[in-house]
Parts: sequence; structure tokens; C-alpha cells
Amino acid sequence: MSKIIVRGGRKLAGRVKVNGAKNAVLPIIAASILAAEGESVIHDAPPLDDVLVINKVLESLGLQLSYDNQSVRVNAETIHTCEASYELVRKMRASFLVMGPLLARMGKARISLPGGCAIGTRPIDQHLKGFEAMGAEIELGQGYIEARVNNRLKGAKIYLDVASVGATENIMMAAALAEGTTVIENAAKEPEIVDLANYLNAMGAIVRGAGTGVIRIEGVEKMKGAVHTVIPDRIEAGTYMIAAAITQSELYVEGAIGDHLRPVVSKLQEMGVSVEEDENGIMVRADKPLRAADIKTLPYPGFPTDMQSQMMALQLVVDGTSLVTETVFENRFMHVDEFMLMNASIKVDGRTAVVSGSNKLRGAKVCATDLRAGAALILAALVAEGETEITGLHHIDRGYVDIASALRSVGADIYRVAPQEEQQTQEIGMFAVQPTWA
Ligand SMILES: CC(=O)N[C@H]1[C@@H](OP(=O)(O)OP(=O)(O)OC[C@H]2O[C@@H](n3ccc(=O)[nH]c3=O)[C@H](O)[C@@H]2O)O[C@H](CO)[C@@H](O)[C@@H]1O
Ligand SMILES: C=C(OP(=O)(O)O)C(=O)O
Repeated sequence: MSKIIVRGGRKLAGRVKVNGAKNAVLPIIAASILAAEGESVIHDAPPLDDVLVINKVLESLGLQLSYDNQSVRVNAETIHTCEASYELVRKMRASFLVMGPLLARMGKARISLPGGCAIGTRPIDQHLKGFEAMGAEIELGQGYIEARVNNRLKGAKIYLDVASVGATENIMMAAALAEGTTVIENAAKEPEIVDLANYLNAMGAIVRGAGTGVIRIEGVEKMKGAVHTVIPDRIEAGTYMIAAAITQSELYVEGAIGDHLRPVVSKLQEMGVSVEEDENGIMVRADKPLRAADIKTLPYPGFPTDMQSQMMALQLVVDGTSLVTETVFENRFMHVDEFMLMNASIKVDGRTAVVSGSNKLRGAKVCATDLRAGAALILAALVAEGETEITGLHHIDRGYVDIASALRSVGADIYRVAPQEEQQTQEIGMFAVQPTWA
């Protein structure tokens, strides 16, 4: 089992570079299915496990794809099958995003139900409601969802009961090739939606209003491949900003876009962190004791649920008590039990966690229960006394490009041990590769 080992107490200094956004690149790669002619080239596609999975999904449909030097090239002229298997969809829920483009381009799609995951049940009713409104017939059976339409999908007015990111994306992609105009009301407003709309428009679609609550898509008959560069990952950026704050350090987060991080920036400032934005990134400085601040997760532009656990790591060490209210996912407090193993003091009551500050965190053996929980444990470990051993790295690898090396490059005592190295370590009684603190 691979693990990350951190020895807390080091200050950080220097710059970390943000990669392309996981949550933007996944729908964008899926949208490439819409191009009946030409090649798409997607730059700044981060080398993450999730990107490999979506690439495999497209390959399994018969598309030609290559991934080199952070650029994905997709030729979608030929599609052999419209079925995405359980084996691939279970690895990553975002695989379900191929349903909209397949249905629009091929008139049918059979996709495994994505199921729930550690952070909640995560239904897909809003995606299906959108496809049905556009004339698709939906059937569920044997763990798969089958959608079909005779001729083309038809534009429709669709009000989303929840401003779902995935449903907005799936419906936008389906509507791009539909006959007539689709209006999505109560649409999600995340920057990743805007990035997808920009890519769709470059492919020949007509999408207006992305980034607002009402998106209008005028369907076109044909789309072609396009070249696109993915936006920087605001959640990766926010994670490194908290790394600076929690270690009382100074870090320049290169590529971070302040406008995408407004709630995180303002919360850090409220806590006493200095944040300076320029056109290339964000400088974060913490050089005095920080204050408690409450957070409530909400759809964009509210505080992102994907930053909730990392912010909780910071709340554990600041002065005072903070409240964390999670309104987006019903089960996103699993990191609390792991923090407790590190001597944290947190009480959970339903969707709210009461986080006591000024904890003297202590290193422990902990496990990443989901992607952001894993990042949060690393952040806590940076300031914990002694050594923390973090397992469950497959979660972290879904969304962070070698976070251990990135943090080590700015001074953290953090090291990843692969299973064979661990075995050698046991055999010869030392690290197979010299850890930074040795
Ligand atoms: C790949 C990707 O972009 N993932 C992000 C995306 O996930 P994802 O697109 O899955 O998240 P949604 O915005 O769809 O989910 C938000 C809420 O809506 C509910 N819901 C969603 C769809 C639906 O048909 N019915 C329904 O009830 C969900 O259960 C959840 O409670 O947005 C989440 C919320 O910002 C982020 O945490 C994820 O990192
Ligand atoms: C929850 C997340 O991703 P996904 O929707 O892919 O599970 C995340 O990025 O924190």
C-alpha cells in the first residue's frame, strides 16, 4: 500500500504552480464526442487518474485518442459503441458526462449507473429530467441507464431543482446538437461551466449565459474539433493557499485566479491571512496568529464544498471555535474521524461541525476517505507534531498532481512511499529512497 509520510513543523516558502482543473477537463474531454469532424486538442489536461479514466471511457467507445505532455488529442469521427461499462463508470462518477454528448450525436447511449460515493448518494435525476424534456426515452435496468431518441433531441426549457454542476454540463452538451433552443434555468454557475461553454462554442455550438443562472443553447447541426486550454484548478490552488496559512508561511500560488476563489480568499482574509492577487497568481502570507471563522458550503459563488475539509484543517489550529455547515453533500464529514486521530476536537451535529481551534495536532496513522479529505489530512500533518502516515492515496491521485513533490519543493517534510519501497524499508530497516528529513 502506498502512503504519504509527513513530519510536521516546517515553514514553507517559494512558489507552487497550479495545474489544469480536473473538474473542467473531464466534461471538456467528454464534449469532444460531439465533433463529427476534425481533431480536438485539449491543453493543460493534468496528469491525474481521473483524466486517464475519462480517456479510457472515450477509447472504449471507439474514439481515437492520445495523451502526451499534458495535451489530449481526440478524433471522434468514428464511434463504435454507445455503451460505457460499469468497470469504468464505477471508477469515476464524471464518466456519466458522456451520456449527453452520445445521445445528441448518436441518438442513443447506455451508461452504467454511477452509484453513490463516500460523500453522498449523488443522484442523477436532474440529468435524466433534462434529457427527457428534450425528447429522450429513458430506461433503467440491470444497473444501466439507456437513453434513446428518434432523430434529434429537441430544445426545451429545463428548470433544475438543484443547481447541479454535472446536470448543467450534461444538458448543455446534449443541447448543443439538439433541434431548436434549450434554456437551462437554475443552472450551475461554476467557472468549469464557463470553460465548457467556451470549448463548445469553439467547436461550433451556440451557448450563451454560462456563468449565470440561465443558459441558452441554440442547437446546431454539426460540430467540429477545436483547440482549447483548460482553466487552472481553483481547488488545487485553494489547497496550496491553505498550506501557506496553516504553516504560517509565504507561498506564491502561480496560476491561481482570484475571481474563481473569491469565497476562499475572503475567508482567509477574515482569519487574518494576507492575500495579494496579481495577473499571474496569488501571494499568500500568514505571519501572525489567525482567528476562527465560520463557513457554509454552497454552489458557486458560495464557499466550495471541495474546499470544506481543507478549511477545517486550518480551523483546527486557529484561535477560537468555528462552525462548518455542509449544505451540498449529505455525508461530507468523514475526515472528522481521521482528524480526531490527530488529536483534533470536533463535534458533528447533522450538517454542522463545531471545530475547536488551538488544537495541538499530533501525527498519527490516518486514511484519506475521499479526495479532498486526503488533501486536508496532508495540510493538518504539515503542522502536527511528529510523523503522520496517510493511506488511501488512490483518492488523492484522482485530483492532485503529485502533491507530495509539490509541497516538498517549497520546504515541507513530506514523502511518498510506494509499496515495494515500503517492503525494502522493512527488509533493510531504512527508507529505500532517502526521505528529506533523513
Ligand atoms: C467532476 C466534477 O465536476 N465534480 C464536482 C461536481 O460534482 P457533481 O456534478 O456530481 O455535483 P452536483 O453539482 O451535481 O451535486 C450537487 C448536489 O446536487 C445533488 N444532485 C445532483 C444531480 C442530480 O441529478 N440530482 C441531485 O440531487 C447532489 O446529490 C448534490 O447534493 O460538483 C460538486 C459540487 O460543487 C463538486 O463537489 C464536485 O467536485
Ligand atoms: C467530489 C469531487 O469530485 P467528483 O465529483 O469527481 O467525485 C472533488 O473533486 O472533490
